Amino acid sequence: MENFSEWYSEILEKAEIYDVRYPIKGCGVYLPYGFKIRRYTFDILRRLLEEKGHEEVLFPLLIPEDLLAKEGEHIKGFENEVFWVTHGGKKPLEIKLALRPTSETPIYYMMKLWIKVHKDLPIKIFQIVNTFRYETKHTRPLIRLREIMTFKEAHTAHTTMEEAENQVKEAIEIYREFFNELGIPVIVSRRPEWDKFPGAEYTVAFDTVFPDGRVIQIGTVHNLGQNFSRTFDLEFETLEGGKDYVYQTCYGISDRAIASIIAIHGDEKGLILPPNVAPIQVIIIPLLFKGKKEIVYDKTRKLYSLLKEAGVRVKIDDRDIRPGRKFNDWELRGVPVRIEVGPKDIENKVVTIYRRDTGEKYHVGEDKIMDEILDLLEKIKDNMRKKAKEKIERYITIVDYNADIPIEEIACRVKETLKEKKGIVLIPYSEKVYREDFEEKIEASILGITEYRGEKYITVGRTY
Ligand SMILES: Nc1ncnc2c1ncn2[C@@H]1O[C@H](COS(=O)(=O)NC(=O)[C@@H](N)CS)[C@@H](O)[C@H]1O
Repeated sequence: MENFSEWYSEILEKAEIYDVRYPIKGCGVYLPYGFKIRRYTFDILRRLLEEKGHEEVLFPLLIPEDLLAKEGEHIKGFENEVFWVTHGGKKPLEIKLALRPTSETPIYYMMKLWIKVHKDLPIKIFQIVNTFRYETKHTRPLIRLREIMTFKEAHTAHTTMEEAENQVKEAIEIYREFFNELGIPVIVSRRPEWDKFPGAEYTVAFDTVFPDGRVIQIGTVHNLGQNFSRTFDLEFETLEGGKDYVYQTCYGISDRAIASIIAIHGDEKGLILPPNVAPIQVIIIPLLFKGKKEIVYDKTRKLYSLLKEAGVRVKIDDRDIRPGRKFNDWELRGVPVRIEVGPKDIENKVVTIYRRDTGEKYHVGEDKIMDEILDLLEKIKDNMRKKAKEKIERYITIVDYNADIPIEEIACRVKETLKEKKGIVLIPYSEKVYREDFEEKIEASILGITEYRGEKYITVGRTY
């Protein structure tokens, strides 16, 4: 994993997930296999959001300049990242139009038309769209894009701050469940004041650590308070007949969820996909020997129909190439389970199973194959989550200190630890450490404040 970024780029290409050769920097193409992984992944997120009463909507891509600039903090945070449309055909536009970097402003403009009285609330909507940010730090496929092609943004509006606070908690639970489904371990920190979302009261962020020890933010939940509703005049008539501005939240996840599945679960052979997002869950490889082809094909087709009927995403690889080539191909693509069907096994009434996550290969009685496969898909998901959690634990280091040593000394110790251990360093919370200028001392970012094993810590790390 010392050359993680090479490994990562190679996988995207060899497993035919994503093609970076698009002629615009920070833009790429989801290939069919990658597109299916993306679809299964975000269908899980859709389900979790809808189970908690969120409705999916779809907003236009273009935002008029004056609308984007309406909320001061927000435009200040995004003005260097916005792509602009200035012409319609050959004609210059009177008002230039922004490609949405995120959709607070168009959505809250429309909420003004939708919100009148108490019963119009709460609003809980989300969309999964492409957004655009003119990233100046160097771009990376699925990690730092200029066209963020899978940007799930949720926006909610409530009658009270307390309800908005509860919504933040619900969003955090949904995100925990989502990353749990993907087997991706996360550290949840409240971001420092100086690094919160432009226009938010506060930001809670989900970080994970890639095999190279770099920290990556893979989800964020923002409590917007009334900052946008005052600017957008989102007033409603309260139950008591008075007036108040709504209390809002928003929360986002992007293609980085796909990057995390690849980075965190992969190994030197290639992808390892959690079964619930694997386009192919079981690949069946017929082992063909002279004179025995028919009985092998017959058994293969029977197994295929059995699994298909049980709702398993199964495929037969009957290409005319050596089995070893086939094994490598599907291991590279991270197919969770392989079944080998050969004449000897058929005679002995067994089937050979290979599981991609542990590399184990074993026989199971052909009458038990269905239960075994369904049980195995669950076991693989749990095992992958456990293995990923163990991996990230190795990237979490606590640096303790007694309160009277000078800040320089603490910074130096944290810097050394980060250089040596990489990942995330936890420092017991103290006011004198929790300052923006501590970041340049340790040459890393303060990710925020987190609770770890019941204690309050400052989290720091080198981020993507
Ligand atoms: N250039 C980028 N490429 C890929 N993902 C990105 C990029 N910029 C941000 N993200 C991801 O998108 C998530 C949401 O972005 S954000 O700015 O933090 N929050 C918002 O835009 C809010 N409107 C909530 S949707 C981030 O947590 C990060 O995981």
